[in-house]
Amino acid sequence: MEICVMAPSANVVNAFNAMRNLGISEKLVKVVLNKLLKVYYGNWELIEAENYRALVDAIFEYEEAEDQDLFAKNKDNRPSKKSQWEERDDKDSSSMNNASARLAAIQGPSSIKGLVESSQHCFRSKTQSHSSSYNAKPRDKEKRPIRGSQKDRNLMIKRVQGGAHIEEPRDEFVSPIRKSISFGKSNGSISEQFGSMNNASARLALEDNAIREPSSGKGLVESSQHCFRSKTQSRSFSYDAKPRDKGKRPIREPQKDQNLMIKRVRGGVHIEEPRDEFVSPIRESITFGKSIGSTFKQFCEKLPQNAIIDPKGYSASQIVDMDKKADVSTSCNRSRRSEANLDVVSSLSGEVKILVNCKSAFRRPDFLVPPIDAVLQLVEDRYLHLYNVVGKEFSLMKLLEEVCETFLEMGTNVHGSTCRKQCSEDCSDCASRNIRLKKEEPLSGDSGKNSDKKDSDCPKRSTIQSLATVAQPPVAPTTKRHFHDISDISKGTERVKISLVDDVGCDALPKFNYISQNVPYQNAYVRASLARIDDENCCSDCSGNCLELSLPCACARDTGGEFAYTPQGLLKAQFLYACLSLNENPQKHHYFYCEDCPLERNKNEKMPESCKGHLMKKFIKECWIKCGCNLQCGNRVVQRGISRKLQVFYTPEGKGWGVRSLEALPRGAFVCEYVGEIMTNTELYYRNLQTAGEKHTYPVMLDADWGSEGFLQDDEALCLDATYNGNIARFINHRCFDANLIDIPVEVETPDHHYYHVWSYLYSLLLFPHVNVLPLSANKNDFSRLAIEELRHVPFMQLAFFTKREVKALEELTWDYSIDFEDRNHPVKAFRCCCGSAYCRDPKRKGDKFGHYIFWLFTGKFVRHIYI
Ligand SMILES: C[S@@+](CC[C@H](N)C(=O)[O-])C[C@H]1O[C@@H](n2cnc3c(N)ncnc32)[C@H](O)[C@@H]1O
Repeated sequence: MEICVMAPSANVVNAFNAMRNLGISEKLVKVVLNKLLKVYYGNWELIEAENYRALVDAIFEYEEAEDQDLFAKNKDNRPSKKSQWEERDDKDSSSMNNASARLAAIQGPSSIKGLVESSQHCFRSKTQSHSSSYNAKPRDKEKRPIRGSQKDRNLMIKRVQGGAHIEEPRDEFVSPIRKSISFGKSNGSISEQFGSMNNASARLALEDNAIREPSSGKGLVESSQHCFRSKTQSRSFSYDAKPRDKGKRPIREPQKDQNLMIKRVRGGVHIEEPRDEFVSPIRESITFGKSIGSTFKQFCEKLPQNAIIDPKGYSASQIVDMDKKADVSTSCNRSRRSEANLDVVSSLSGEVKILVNCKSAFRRPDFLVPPIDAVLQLVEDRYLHLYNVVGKEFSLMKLLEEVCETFLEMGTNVHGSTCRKQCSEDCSDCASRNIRLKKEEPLSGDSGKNSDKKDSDCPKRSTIQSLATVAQPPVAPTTKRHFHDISDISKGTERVKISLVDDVGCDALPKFNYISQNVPYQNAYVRASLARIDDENCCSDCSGNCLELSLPCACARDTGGEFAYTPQGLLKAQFLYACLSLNENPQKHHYFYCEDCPLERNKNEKMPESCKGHLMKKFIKECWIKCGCNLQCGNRVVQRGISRKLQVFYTPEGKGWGVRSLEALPRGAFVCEYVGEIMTNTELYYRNLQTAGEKHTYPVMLDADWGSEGFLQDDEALCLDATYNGNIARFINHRCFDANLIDIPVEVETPDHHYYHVWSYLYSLLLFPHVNVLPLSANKNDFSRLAIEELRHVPFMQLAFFTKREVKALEELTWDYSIDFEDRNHPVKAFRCCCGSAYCRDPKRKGDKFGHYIFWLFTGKFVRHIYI
């Protein structure tokens, strides 16, 4: 037997390619193409005409029939009645149904030279687009597409809710704002401009009069997103679904050379007409009545929201990816549309409205429309009392008004239409605007680079969240504001993204590199050996999840025979309370008393007082690398890393950057550990000499193993410095007493982590030698005398932060550094506290910018002592 495999013809290959670019599956194309070839008697010209319009149309028809189960029924059950397909078989290919007509309009250009172009490529584009919207309503089959296709026209077809939006580029890119004249979805009324017309004919009228216009060919409609270069401002009209006399013309006909934008928007059509001297950052939208399905609508609905179809050879999804790389403005618009879902609408009179599209709850049977005043009040209360992010002067309405004012500010061309091009960032009048605009401008020549950054830099990305969560006092238009917005400071090293936003406008971003795990700086001798992990403290016989054991394994021994965590990964209430009680009422707890207390000796070297005692801290022991359980074991929480949505933000109270949670956190939730560079004391000493003039943060000593024996040399003793390399913890600010985080040491053994404790006094000496007894030139061995003890066989201790109580979304995460603000003898001056706590210990209670991100990690018996 001979098997003959025939290569597909070029026509077939091309047809498949063209359909693939539209995201249509090969399987579907195959079925439909076969049928179509039969219908057209193999006439490829008919099939290929106008970018495979007939094929696309046929596919949609086929899908529609399939969707409705008609295709099968017609075929199987009612053979006498012709299916749509069979009907089509009888017709001449030129007799297209409505969908075809619309497709013809859409796909008009027979030239494949760039049919579609993103309207969102605002700032690079030299073209301006006309746009038109199509609904799903069937049209007269005889009618040809209203808008004749012109060669080389670049049309953009965008998937918008409920339909499609088509835009046709124009030369000399100038983008307008649209002003809106909206009118309701009422079924009786008719547009004041257009008189009575039915839904379909209204659209036809629009198409006839608006889309086809102007005859100058300069272009009818302009992309609403071509905003910032605009010299024009627009008016817009919307049309309702009232039937009208087909013969009637609209009362007010668009004039030639007017740039109208007609968009299919949810529930209807939106028409916009540009006006001069306003530059719109955001388009407005007006909706009117819904219409029912058509093949084109279905086609559009199958595309992702705001997808761009490009017959040049990219599928919708590819375009999305390419846009991410290529154009920040595209990304901005996309992310704004998809994430924030916010529209700002301006009217002819200058009135601005904000439309926030939320997931509709209207159809839910349990949903009752609440009074808007009550909603505003509740949100305000939340911000004021629960989230604690704003002052008493906060008003939600003011905040929303500010959004509108900013919209006008950004949109109003204060220096004339060329302002944007001419003004630099130095222009004080435009500084704030230009900073923002600049971020939206695509970087020429490096379309592939920094795509993430560009995307995240767009201030619009943070729209709702940033604008709504931190209400800052209104900033005058002339005030220079910086808006940092980084989507992930962890650079992907954490399990979750950690964003950074600055709604206040600070000087600069912190000089800082994110690391998610402690890393030796240079000389730190980090001992890593499995042999050092004591078998007795491991559960090598366990498997799976230790928390499910009926009898807790060896790893629970250090925590009193019970695991510290619940199956949900939270700290057990009992354990948490024990830690809190230890912090809050240390007297009740166990102290360790040194024979020769380094702290006392530090205060008075010649005649040190007796040790005042060092509190023994509780700690968590997690399962280790030698344990038999898996990584999902419930006794491994800290080592799995950050899992909560955290954000670095600029605090309005003067504390600098801080950390907040974007989600509500339950009590006992792990937030993050403290991560930094592992350095020897010597390294730290020289680093601090070099950076003596830089801004420093108050050093806080955490824990010390006061009872250990042995001494470490400076080039052996290790510490953790998160000043330049660290994780999110270095942004956590101090709050006196009622902070919402507690730091708990967690014993986690990994082969590459072994640390020693260090005494913070050393650091104080290094940083502020003038206030110390030891001169800077002191031999490092002098330091080693200061009871820096090596902890042999003591596993690495990570410092982890857990919530003390439930934390609301957007609440700042704080931690009590345990500073004694009144300790005048301390060599390091504490910052003036701005914690805002009713129990603030700082008598001065003001801000300061001092210090260094040094937190001392100690291992051993966890005596807590905070040393200033
Ligand atoms: C670990 S850092 C926290 C991050 C810091 N806010 C920043 O912008 O990088 C500690 C420093 O933050 C500032 N800080 C923290 N809590 C503060 C508070 N309650 N009041 C004033 N400043 C505070 C102090 O400058 C302190 O030295």
